[in-house]
Amino acid sequence: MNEQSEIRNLKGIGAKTEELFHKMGIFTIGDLLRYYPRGYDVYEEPVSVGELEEGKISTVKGVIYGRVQVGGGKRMQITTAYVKDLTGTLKVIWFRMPFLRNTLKQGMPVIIRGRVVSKKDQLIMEHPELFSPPDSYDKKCGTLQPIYPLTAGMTNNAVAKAVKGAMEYLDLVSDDLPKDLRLRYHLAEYNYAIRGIHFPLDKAEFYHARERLVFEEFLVFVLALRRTRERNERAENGFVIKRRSEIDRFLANLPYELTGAQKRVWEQIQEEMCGKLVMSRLIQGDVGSGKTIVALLALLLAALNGYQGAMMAPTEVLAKQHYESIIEMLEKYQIPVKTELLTGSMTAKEKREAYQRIAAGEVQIVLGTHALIQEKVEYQNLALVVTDEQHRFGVRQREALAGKGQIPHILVMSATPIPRTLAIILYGDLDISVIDELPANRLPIKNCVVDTSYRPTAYRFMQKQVAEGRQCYVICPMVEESEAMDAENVLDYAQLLQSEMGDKIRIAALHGRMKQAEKDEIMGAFAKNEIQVLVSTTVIEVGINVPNATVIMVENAERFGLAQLHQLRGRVGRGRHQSYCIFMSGSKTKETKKRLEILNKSNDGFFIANEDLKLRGPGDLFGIRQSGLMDFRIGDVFQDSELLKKAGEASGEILREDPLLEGEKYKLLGEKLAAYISGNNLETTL
Ligand SMILES: Nc1ncnc2c1ncn2[C@@H]1O[C@H](COP(=O)(O)OP(=O)(O)OP(=O)(O)O)[C@@H](O)[C@H]1O
Repeated sequence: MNEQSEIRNLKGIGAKTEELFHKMGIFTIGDLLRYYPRGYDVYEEPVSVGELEEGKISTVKGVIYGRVQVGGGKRMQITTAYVKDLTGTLKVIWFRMPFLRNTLKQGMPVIIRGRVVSKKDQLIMEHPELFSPPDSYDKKCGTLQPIYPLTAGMTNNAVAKAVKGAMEYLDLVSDDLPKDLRLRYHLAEYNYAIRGIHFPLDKAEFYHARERLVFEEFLVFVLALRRTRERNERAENGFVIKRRSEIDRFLANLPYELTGAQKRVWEQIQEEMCGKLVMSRLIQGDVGSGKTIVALLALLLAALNGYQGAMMAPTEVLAKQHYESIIEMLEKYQIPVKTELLTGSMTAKEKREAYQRIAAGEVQIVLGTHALIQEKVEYQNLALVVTDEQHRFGVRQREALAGKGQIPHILVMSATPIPRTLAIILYGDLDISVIDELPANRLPIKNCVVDTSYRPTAYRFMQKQVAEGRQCYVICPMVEESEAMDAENVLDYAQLLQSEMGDKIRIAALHGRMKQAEKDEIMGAFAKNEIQVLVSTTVIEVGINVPNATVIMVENAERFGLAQLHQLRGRVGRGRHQSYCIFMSGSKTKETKKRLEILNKSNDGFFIANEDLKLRGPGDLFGIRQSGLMDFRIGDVFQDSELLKKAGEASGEILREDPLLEGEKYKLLGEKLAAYISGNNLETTL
């Protein structure tokens, strides 16, 4: 058995469990070992009753005070007790455990651990774990129990057990990182790291384990990036592109003037597209800073010079949005450029016809999703590709895109607020332009952080905005009800909201599991203000632009990372109307308050990312991952920025020593890199 062996070979994994694991993307023992917990249950040192906070899971040491009572109905018997220490008395309840009445005696010392809730202004601990005698807690104190992401039907215990089973084969796995590298960067050995990430004995072990795994993840990423860049030595610009007066006329006719930052970046792009070498450029700018218009100008420039340009969006909804806005502009300003939309959900016939028009050069600007770069698409003379940071291109892809023609210019757009030092590592293959200025007509978004009791007020507020002709978003964290997380359900929510707001306001639900056509229809209707309130999961997070929307209300805001909340907020405040963001928090802990307060205070993405980091400190990794940026499995570009820098440094050393990673020392790492490049389809993700 080895890492490639299928999980069915493990003890206790039958056909049904196997199927569930497959659903979770786990096929082999290696997959299981790298299925890292999403968090840990920490058995903390007990605190005193006076220190308890609502919403938190805490441990308290005290004595049973008074009589223990059993009440409630037959089906749900509730046992109530009081635990007292020097600082106060805490009410404790257990469900369906009437026998506790006989165990818990007045004056008995206990330790209890559970969630503290507030009912009628009184703190209550619900259904805690009981440790009696108290020293039975000692064994658990300080340990961390893994919490895995699950799918319906799978339990945390089942995953933990399977991982334990898989770990028996760990010692057979050799370490990809050579010893001297590990020593130089103080990294744990692979076996230790895997054990420590799943079942750490204490926090120190967890940190050490995690550090090693994050470092390796970043290292492989940076190596892959460098490999791409080497193969991508700046090619000659094979296109003859000249500045065009139509564009100046177009700009003069726009209802707004470009900001200074937009002008500067547009100038850089023009210079490069007209210059000697092929462009590989990143436009980095905060949400709503106006990156799209700059990209459109570049596409126009290519088109007006007789070439084709393509713009690839991460979702169909977004591709369609770009398509429609560009068509509108071209028609309005009578620019003789033809466009095409190409997405995965088109019928075979529609696609075939689109391919023909593209190959014949009948269209100059093509907008779409990944379908744009499928093999079957042949461009007549593609000179520019605009894409987002999730879909950066490798050389092979550029070559494929170019067909027999020239290597196209590449423009990548990113709203991720990372500092320059990190951007240079993460986007090592690109030159960077920054749009660091928001359009002048913008009124800063007004924010508020409120608890759920504010909901009716928020609804009234949204009704008022709708009455004034505006539109609103409501964001819920997930689609399906899950036992583990008491999340608001988008569909139920929309229904409830409809009954709250009355029939005159049109409300629709949008979530990731809908069919594409359905999503398009809803987004289309929302863009036309045929729908006034959109209840959605985070599918709307990226790039949706409906400037008439002025309110976004985020339910369970505490469950999102700050960067994600900032992106969500960026859906409003995109036009001239005053906009509002309501962060509704289901938790009253001090930490949540502090975190959300950062967003409340500032609308600046860079500032938020920095403050968040300061608040949590790079060591605090039990919280929400701040960003799913670039799909790292465990690393977090923000929190682990130091490790990212180290990985950048190490990659340089390694490549100087053995550029092709062929020698014995780096052979395993080389294999891992090759697997990463092909498996992750790096050519499309870089
Ligand atoms: N200079 C400007 N002045 C006024 N409005 C502008 C300006 N530039 C762009 N806009 C408008 O601002 C809105 C947001 O612009 P755009 O969609 O380009 O932002 P973005 O940077 O791509 O944002 P995101 O990262 O959220 O996708 C659009 O409605 C656009 O028409």
